[in-house]
Amino acid sequence: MSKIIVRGGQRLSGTVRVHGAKNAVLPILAASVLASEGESEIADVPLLDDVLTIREVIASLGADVLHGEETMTIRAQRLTTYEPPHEMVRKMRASILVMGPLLARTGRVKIALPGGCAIGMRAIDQHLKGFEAMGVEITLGQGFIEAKVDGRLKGSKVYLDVASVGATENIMMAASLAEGTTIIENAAKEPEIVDLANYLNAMGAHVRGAGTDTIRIEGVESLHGVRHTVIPDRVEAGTYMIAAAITGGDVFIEGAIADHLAPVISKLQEMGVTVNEADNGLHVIADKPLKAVDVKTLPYPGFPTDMQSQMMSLLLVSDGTSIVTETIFENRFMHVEQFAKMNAQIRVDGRSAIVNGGMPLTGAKVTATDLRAGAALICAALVADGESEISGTHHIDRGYVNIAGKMAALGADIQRVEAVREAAAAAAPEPAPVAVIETVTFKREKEVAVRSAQPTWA
Ligand SMILES: CC(=O)N[C@H]1[C@@H](OP(=O)(O)OP(=O)(O)OC[C@H]2O[C@@H](n3ccc(=O)[nH]c3=O)[C@H](O)[C@@H]2O)O[C@H](CO)[C@@H](O)[C@@H]1O
Ligand SMILES: C=C(OP(=O)(O)O)C(=O)O
Repeated sequence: MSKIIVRGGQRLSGTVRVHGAKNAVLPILAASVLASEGESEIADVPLLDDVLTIREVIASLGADVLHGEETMTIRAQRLTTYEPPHEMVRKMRASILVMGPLLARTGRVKIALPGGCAIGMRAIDQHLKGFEAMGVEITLGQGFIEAKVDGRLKGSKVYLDVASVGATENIMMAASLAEGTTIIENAAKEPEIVDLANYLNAMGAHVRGAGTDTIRIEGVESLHGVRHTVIPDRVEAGTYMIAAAITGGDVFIEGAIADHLAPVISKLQEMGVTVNEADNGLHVIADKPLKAVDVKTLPYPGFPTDMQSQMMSLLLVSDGTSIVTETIFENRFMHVEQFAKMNAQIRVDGRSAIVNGGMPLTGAKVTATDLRAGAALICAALVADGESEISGTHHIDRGYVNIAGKMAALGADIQRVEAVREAAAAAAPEPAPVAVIETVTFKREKEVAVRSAQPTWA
């Protein structure tokens, strides 16, 4: 159990480097299983809990995985099972992304219904609809799905009822090894879809149109491993942009790609924040009072739902009233209750939250209810009066590498504390005393080089 302690009032300045994108690396690592020849070396792999989970999932399928400092090397010539361990899959929503690659490689998959943040229903009907169109027979069990296809997957036309990121990725991966052509209509257009398509094409696939709403995939007989560098994380970059803006700071976000962040940049500019584009990043300067703006989340290129809570933290310190409308997930306002503990005035009305900005925030004990809510609470705590204590850090660890260390390097007064029960005391009947060890480094930062049980390559 750990907590992040923040004492508000420090202005952030300096440079922060953005890591590889969580939402790009997860499908790319799942796709590495498609290669029946050679090895893939994936670079700029962020050391996140979700990455460790997908690593275990692909290793459990029989792939050899070598995890370096910021790279992962995968050989997937021989897959030994079509059933990843259910408890691993349940840890993370994105585990469902091995379904398409497994169907394409082995013609079968048995997989638990995936877990993840409680931000909404998060159905997978569009993934399944796509697979069924490709000739897959699907059986729903108690908490799991079993799917199989006779022979190869068949290319097909698939219209997605919602432009789902995961369904687009899963179908794209399966279709890469299908017989014939697959056309995905109303496809998701996120930069992570384009990154996955680039990786697949480098592996020998024929994917055209990624980044538009129609993607055409001509299936090939086999794919091979390649080296690929993951795109920078636009949500991590956006989070540091908000942290800079909320503290009246001056921060260079190294690696941030302006095109990927267009709606976030334009909202910040509307609010009075200066955002300058440079060759290798974005310079954020906040030296004026902030104005309230309305924000509505939409599929890319609209305002990202993954930045909604962080943006709400900024609106809390802006002059005037803002309306934040969440259209992607039906339960993504859990942070509102936590912000309220910090004296925020927000009223939720259905899918909208009305934010009464400009009220002074006070430090409080709050809980990260999901990944981005955790980041948003840190942002709010940076300007709150006094000390805030943020628990539920396991959510934050899914998506941010060393957030406390990175913010501290920019001048924030922030520490991560690990609470450990001493062994002898833990055995006692009374509640055990808690020893608190101060640290600002991410607890798994030094973890490197993990190989699956029996590597089949030298
Ligand atoms: C690992 C990853 O990349 N996660 C991202 C991905 O999640 P994920 O791929 O899960 O998100 P989707 O785009 O699939 O979901 C968007 C909406 O569509 C609905 N839906 C989805 C699939 C389906 O078969 N049926 C259905 O109804 C979902 O319930 C949700 O309301 O995109 C989300 C939307 O940008 C982001 O917030 C997540 O950070
Ligand atoms: C919701 C998110 O991720 P996931 O889809 O992995 O739960 C996120 O990254 O904010």
